[in-house]
Amino acid sequence: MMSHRYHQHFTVSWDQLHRDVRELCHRLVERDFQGIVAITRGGLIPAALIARELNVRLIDTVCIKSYEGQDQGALEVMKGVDHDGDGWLLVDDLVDTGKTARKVREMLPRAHFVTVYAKPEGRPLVDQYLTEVAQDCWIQFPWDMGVTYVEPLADRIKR
Ligand SMILES: O=P(O)(O)OC[C@H]1O[C@H](OP(=O)(O)OP(=O)(O)O)[C@H](O)[C@@H]1O
Ligand SMILES: O=c1[nH]c(=O)c2nc[nH]c2[nH]1
Ligand SMILES: [Mg+2]
Repeated sequence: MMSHRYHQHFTVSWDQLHRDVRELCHRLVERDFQGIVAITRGGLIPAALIARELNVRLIDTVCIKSYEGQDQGALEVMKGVDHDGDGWLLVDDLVDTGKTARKVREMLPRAHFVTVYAKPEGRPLVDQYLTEVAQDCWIQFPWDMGVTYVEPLADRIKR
């Protein structure tokens, strides 16, 4: 079910995500990073794709959770890192309200923080992002979806 905050969906396929991450990498490739910190879980797949493009092999995680489906709950940090992010690329799939980003910025103030998608409230908290998405739009990621049967239009209309 859609929470009251979200009135539309932006569905991202695996192909689209891969293209978007590669596009983001074009804007990162001139920089030097000693490693990548992925914000789990959503940051893991973008981080893996970025690591491949930028030829980075050192990957760490900040493990953090705040949403249960579309409902935002209390922020729970399960694992941090023991540095301030200097020379590191910090990656998440998206920034929405910015609550997660604010917390991770406190933990790694010197990291270069990127997301693939950004909504207006969270956008000022990241250094770079690829695509802006409306605040009331729920981004539907490919790992949360599956291929399913769709009834022919004619049958649906007859009901
Ligand atoms: O800007 P915010 O309002 O804080 O929302 C953005 C965060 O929410 C999602 O993570 P979630 O807590 O759902 O965990 P997940 O990455 O494991 O899916 C998403 O991956 C971001 O990390
Ligand atoms: O899959 C997701 N899509 C979103 O739009 C979103 N916002 C916060 N957390 C989110 N997770
Ligand atoms: Mg997340």
